[in-house]
Formats: sequence, structure tokens, C-alpha cells
Amino acid sequence: MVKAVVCGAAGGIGQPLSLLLKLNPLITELSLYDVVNALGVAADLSHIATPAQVTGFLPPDNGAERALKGADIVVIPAGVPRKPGMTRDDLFVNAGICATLASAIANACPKAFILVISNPVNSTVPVFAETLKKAGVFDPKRLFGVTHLDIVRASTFLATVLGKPQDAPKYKVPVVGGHSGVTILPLLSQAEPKIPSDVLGDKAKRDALVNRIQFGGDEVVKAKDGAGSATLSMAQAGAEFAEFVLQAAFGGKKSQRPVQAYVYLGAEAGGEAVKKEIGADLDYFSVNVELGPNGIEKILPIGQIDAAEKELLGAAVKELGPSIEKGATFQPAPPKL
Ligand SMILES: NC(=O)C1=CN([C@@H]2O[C@H](COP(=O)(O)OP(=O)(O)OC[C@H]3O[C@@H](n4cnc5c(N)ncnc54)[C@H](O)[C@@H]3O)[C@@H](O)[C@H]2O)C=CC1
Ligand SMILES: O=C([O-])CC(=O)C(=O)O
Repeated sequence: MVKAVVCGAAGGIGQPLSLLLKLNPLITELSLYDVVNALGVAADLSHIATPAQVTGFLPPDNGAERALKGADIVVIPAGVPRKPGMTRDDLFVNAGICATLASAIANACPKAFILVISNPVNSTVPVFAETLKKAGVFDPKRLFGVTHLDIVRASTFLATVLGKPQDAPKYKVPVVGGHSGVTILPLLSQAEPKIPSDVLGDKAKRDALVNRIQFGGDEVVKAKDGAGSATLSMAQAGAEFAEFVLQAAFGGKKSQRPVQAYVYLGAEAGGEAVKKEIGADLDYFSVNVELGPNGIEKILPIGQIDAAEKELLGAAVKELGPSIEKGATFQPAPPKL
């Protein structure tokens, strides 16, 4: 029996993500929470003939906590998306929503795996961590900033550059760091299969590929022209990431444990080694981890990076530090009396 909850379930990401979770055979109960239209989305999905029983919840009568009660996994795409001209940092208005949802999780399902999609991820994950710490229920191995869309994009864009777009699923590119512009650090030198030297050694081609991975989100924001940011690709990436966590924790004997995934995590999850590797005292960073029944079980080394990547790492660290600080020191407004 696995209960999954989507917070922000009626939104652009929330709806297709809820659909994909409804199709996941490991999930037996699916609760959909939103401040609008959650009942409609739940009614619609509930007609699909899969095991998960779907219920919608709105805010009245402590709806968030009723939705979250006893959850095993909570996926959070709640909050405002970007419009053209905005950076992800301009979405820091979402910090208040994240703090509220973190408090509800602390009360209703303190042991759940928490998957944070709401931007700016570089700051909202520290907001979640600090709120859970204040409530005395923080388990750093169960809190994940979802950067998996960067991994998905890197495979797609690399395959395209190599003239083999249909082979996208075969290409694996580590992407570490954060989830915003230059904090997104693709490690092309470690891609598998190896990138041919006529691309990796060609500075213009390599820079263009790195730039496309770092600013892939902007491509969608621009194309949607005011109607939001990536929703469908994010829903797919979010469902895929949720599947990694579910397989590792609830996959039973069939699961190919340990499951590996890139996660934006807090140093308290075991990131001291990461700090040493990157040579910076950052409390959050996305790296490859092994997932197991209790969440993050092992942090895998970033490994050898080349000179071009060292330069990118410097830029990533410079921008990540203040974003982390902003989230970690966020003070939610006191509730209105
Ligand atoms: N981590 C990542 O890679 C990505 C993150 N995002 C982020 O995901 C977030 C959601 O994006 P979209 O779905 O496109 O936005 P959207 O506006 O379509 O949907 C957001 C949903 O959140 C709901 N919501 C607002 N306040 C809430 C609260 N207090 N509790 C529960 N639900 C609440 C809204 O009613 C709405 O249905 C944005 O912050 C966006 O930047 C988007 C793409 C990729
Ligand atoms: O670009 C945005 O604002 C949404 C996002 O995080 C992404 O698509 O990677």
C-alpha cells in the first residue's frame, strides 16, 4: 500500500503529473491537493481503471493535512511559474507556499519522501528543510530537490547535437549543481556514450550545448509567451523521478536496487564529501545518489571534471551560495489573526 500526494495538483504540471502517478502500479492511494479545482481533477482521474484510488482536497477544514495524512511520498509542483523576462529567483514568492506545505507535511506525514518541484528549487529546498527542522521532523535523506528535468534535457539535447535525436534515451549526461541558469552544471566530459572529440573539443559547439542545457527552461518560457513554463516535460521528469524513489523504497524484490538518481540535497544528507569535492562550503548541491528504502543511502562522487567544467563550477558556486542563504533564512509571515 503506497499513498502518494500531489500538492498543486490542478496546475500545469500538477494535472499531467497526477495522471502519470495514477498510471503507476506501485501507488494504491493518490491524494490531490490544490487551492483550486482539485476535486474536478480528482473526479476526472478517478475514472481511469488503475489500482490507485483518487481523492481531491481543497483548503477548507484543514484540507492540506487531510490530503497528506499518512502519505509515503509527496510531490510538490505548487506555486507560480515564470513569464518571459523573469528569472527563477523572481519566483521566491513561492517560499511562503513551500513553508506552509512543509508545516502541513510535518504534522500529517513527517516520514514521507518529499519531492520539491516548486521554483526556485535552489532556495525552496532550504525553505522546506528549515521548516521541517523547526518542527523537529527533518530527515535530510527524505528531502529531494527535483532537478531531473535537467538530466532529461541533457540526454535530448546531446542526442540532437550528435545527429541522433531518436537515440536520446541512450545518452546519459551527469548534471550537478543547482536548478537555475549557470548553477546547472552539465558534465559533458563524463557523458556516456563518450562525446566524440569533434564536438567535445570544439569550444563553440561545446559552449552551445552547455548553454542549451543550462537555459532549456527559458526556451519553453519564451515559446509559451506568457502562458507559463515547462509543464509536460516536467510532469514526465517528475513522474520518472518519483518512480526512482518508489522503486527504491517499495519496489520489493523486483526493484533493481540500488536505484541511482541526481538529486538536489542538503549537506546533512551526507554532503560533506561533496563540499570537499567542489571545494566550496555549500549546504545544498545536486549530485548522483543511491536511493534505498530510507531515501538517500549513498552519495556518489562527482569524479574527474575537466578545465572547462572547473570554470563552470566556479560560476555555479558563486550563484548558488546566495540562493541557498535566501531560502535558509526565509521567515514566513505570521498567520493572519
Ligand atoms: N523543478 C523543475 O525542474 C521545474 C519547476 N517548475 C516550477 O513548478 C511550479 C509550478 O509550475 P506550473 O504547474 O507550471 O504552475 P501553475 O500555475 O500552472 O500551477 C501551480 C498550481 O499550484 C497551485 N497552488 C498555489 N498555491 C498553492 C498552495 N498554497 N497549496 C497548493 N497548491 C497551490 C495553484 O492553484 C496551481 O494550480 C512553478 O514554481 C514552476 O517554476 C516548473 C518546471 C520545472
Ligand atoms: O524555466 C522555468 O521557469 C521552469 C523550470 O524550472 C524549467 O523548465 O527547468
